[in-house]
Parts: sequence; C-alpha cells; structure tokens
Amino acid sequence: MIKFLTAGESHGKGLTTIVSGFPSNFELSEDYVNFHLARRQMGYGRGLRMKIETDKAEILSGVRFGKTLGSPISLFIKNKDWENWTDKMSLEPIEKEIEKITIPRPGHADLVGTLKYNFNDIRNSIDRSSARETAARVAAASIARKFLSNFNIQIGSFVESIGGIYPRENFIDKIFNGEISQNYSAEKLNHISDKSAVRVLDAQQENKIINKIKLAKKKGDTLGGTFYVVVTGVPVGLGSFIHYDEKIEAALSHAVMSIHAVKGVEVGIGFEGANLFGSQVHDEIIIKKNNFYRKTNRAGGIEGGITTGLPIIIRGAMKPIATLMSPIESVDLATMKKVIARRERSDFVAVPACAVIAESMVAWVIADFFLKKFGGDSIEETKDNFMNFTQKYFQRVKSNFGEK
Ligand SMILES: Cc1cc2nc3c(=O)[nH]c(=O)nc-3n(C[C@H](O)[C@H](O)[C@H](O)COP(=O)(O)O)c2cc1C
Ligand SMILES: C=C(O[C@@H]1CC(C(=O)O)=C[C@@H](OP(=O)(O)O)[C@H]1O)C(=O)O
Repeated sequence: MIKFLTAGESHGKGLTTIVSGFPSNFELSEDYVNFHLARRQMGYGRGLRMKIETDKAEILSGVRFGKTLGSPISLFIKNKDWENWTDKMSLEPIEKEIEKITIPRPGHADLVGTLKYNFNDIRNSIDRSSARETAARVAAASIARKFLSNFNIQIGSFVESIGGIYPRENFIDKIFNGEISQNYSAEKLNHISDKSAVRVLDAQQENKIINKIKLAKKKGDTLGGTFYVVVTGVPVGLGSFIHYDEKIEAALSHAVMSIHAVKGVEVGIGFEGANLFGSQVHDEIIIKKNNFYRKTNRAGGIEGGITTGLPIIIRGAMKPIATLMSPIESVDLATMKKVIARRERSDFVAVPACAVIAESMVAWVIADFFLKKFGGDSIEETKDNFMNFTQKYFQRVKSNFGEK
C-alpha cells in the first residue's frame, strides 16, 4: 500500500512529506519533482505569495544514484516566506507581543478550526488550513506520476471555466465521443494548457477569462471555476465492484474533493447524464485489434468501480477564493460584535493551480490502485505482473467462453 503524510504550516519553516510503498529501481530526480512544483505555481490571478516562493523539493531519503530504493522517500520544501514570519510563527514562546487575529473570514477554515482546536488566535487555523500544503501533495504525487510513466500512463489537466466563462472546449466533446483514445498522451494537454496564463486549451478564450479576473480584482472580489483531469494509458481492471473504498471512482472523487476549495467532482459526463436517455449515455462495446473497446467514452473510463481501459475523465469545481478585499460580514471573536471580515494577502483565483493539484491527487489514486492489482517490490516485478495480465486477458476470455 502506498502512503503519504504531509506536515508544515503555511508560514513555518517549510513542508515535509514522507512517501512510502513504491517499488525499487525506477528513476526519480529532484528536477522531475520540481518541474511539477513549478507547474502548480503558475496561473494568472494568484497573490503576492507566489512571487516570494520558488518551490524546490529536496529529496532526503529513499533514492540512490537517481533510482528509488523501495524505502520511504522523504522530501522537504522550504518556505522562503518563513524569513518574514520568524516572530509571528516562532516555535518557541517569545517576549514580543504578537497581534492576535480575532475576525474569521467566511468561507475559510478560520472559525471552524478555532472552535475545534480551542485556539485563542485565528492565525493557528489559517496556517495549517492553507492550500500551501498542496505543494507537499504535488511533490509526493510526482513520485506516483513518475512510477506510472513506466507503464506509459499519463496525466494531464486543463481549466474548463473561470467565473462562469466557459470556452466549451471541443476537446471535451472529443473525449466523450471517443475520438480521444488511449493512445493519446494526456501530457500533451499540459504542453498546451501550461502555455496559457489560465491553463485553458483554447488560447482565444484566455482573454475573456483574464478580463473577468481583472473585473473581480477591481471589485475586491474573487472567482472559482471548473477543470478537467484526463488519464491515458490506464489498463482495464483497476478497482473493484462493491466496497466503498475499492471502487476507483469513489477513491478518485475523494482525492479530488480533498483539495482545498473543491466542492464538486464528476466522473465522465457526470450530472449531464442524469438528463439523458440511457441509449445516449452508455458506451457501446466493440472489439478492435484483439481487445475490447468502446465507441464512446461518456463513462469517463470507469464502469462498476473498475477501469474500462479507456481514458479516465474527472471534472472538478472550485469555489471562489474566500478572502475578499471587499469583505462580507463576520463577527469579531474579541467583542462578539458584527464586523466586516478581515483582509489578508490572498489569491484572487487559483483554478489553474487547483487543476495541477487535482492531476497529482488523481495520479496518486491511480498508482495506488495499480499497485494493489499488480504489486511488486521492484519495478521489474511490477512490469512482469502488468504484462502478464494485460497480454493475456483477451485470450483468456476467448478460451473461457469457448472460442477454439
Ligand atoms: C491552490 C490554492 C490556493 C488557494 N489560495 C487561497 C488564498 O490565497 N486565499 C484564500 O482565502 N483561499 C485560498 N484557497 C482556498 C482555501 O485554502 C480554502 O478555501 C480553505 O482551506 C477552506 O477549505 P474549503 O474551501 O475546502 O472549505 C486556495 C486553494 C487552493 C487549492
Ligand atoms: C502559499 C500558497 O497558497 C496560499 C494558499 C492560501 C490559502 O488560504 O489557502 C493563502 C495564500 O497564502 P498567503 O496567506 O501566504 O498569501 C496563498 O498564497 C501556495 O499555493 O503555495
């Protein structure tokens, strides 16, 4: 079983993650991890913090001569901003009086965290609930991603909409109508979307979105949006029918929903399917090149909790950023009186980053289910198990069902 744990306050010394359960002998470098960390920092609409940080992970264990050892891999990402917070985030008690935060921002974890953990300063809630933590997730999941690349499984993402501006991408239709096959490499999506300031596929739509973000900024407001994650190269058979924790779409939804500010997840055509006839939704089964295939992929690569062998398609919705420069109503915990919420340095939009984080969480789940099915303590062993299944199941079905 693969596992990871993250630790670190947003304005503390840095973020630590320990990743375990991956086989030995596959290539892993800091450069690879850092490439994905840099992708997470992109996107028009982010606040001043992203100008301070240039995230770099230091691998502290689990790798030798550029290859995994099969032992836990620990990584550390420094918070450059820590230098500006040594007093406010001191690990030791200090003499100096530090101003306490007493006004919770609606939509953030300020109030609930303070009530739950019995804090006397909202700063404590802010620092651990911050999406700064997602840098550690991306670092951890880049190991999953690198592992999956050994099987030509690729993960890509793009932003579908921000603030209700929907450049309905032709690409999405192509995925659902089956034009995008397993041979398409999802990383290509990243080559296109990473070039856009808001990570959309259609460059012509970028300006409309940027203008909407500018409008939000001008009004002291924020925006959310929707994004897609696509995985190609996934074999048939990951996941299971029944148990809540073994159905792969349940695990994928859980993982994406666990990202800060994500409030909706769809698999395949998702909610749209609820309005259509069954014949307009289900993907017809065909045989092509000695394999089972589907004419369309509205199911998003999953049926009955198990991967179909077609690309996996997940869509997520991120709510608008909670911190508003023209704040809405709250209460002051020091006076228990009605006030306007606090302003705090903040992003206006983080949907492009959120899509990269979602890629990472999806990569993690696919790697987890892949290793549950194929196992292996070394990458060579995993490859043998993988080949054994993928090269034989079609023949096995033929012999099980009687064709001579
Ligand atoms: C990449 C990313 C950046 C974020 N940046 C901010 C931010 O600058 N200000 C803010 O108020 N919320 C920001 N958020 C959202 C909060 O972290 C989130 O709303 C908060 O943790 C409460 O969790 P919930 O929205 O899931 O209930 C960001 C989220 C992500 C994924
Ligand atoms: C630091 C990151 O995101 C942060 C997430 C975040 C929040 O409230 O979630 C608030 C902001 O941090 P700060 O309060 O330091 O300006 C974002 O910049 C990051 O993504 O690396």
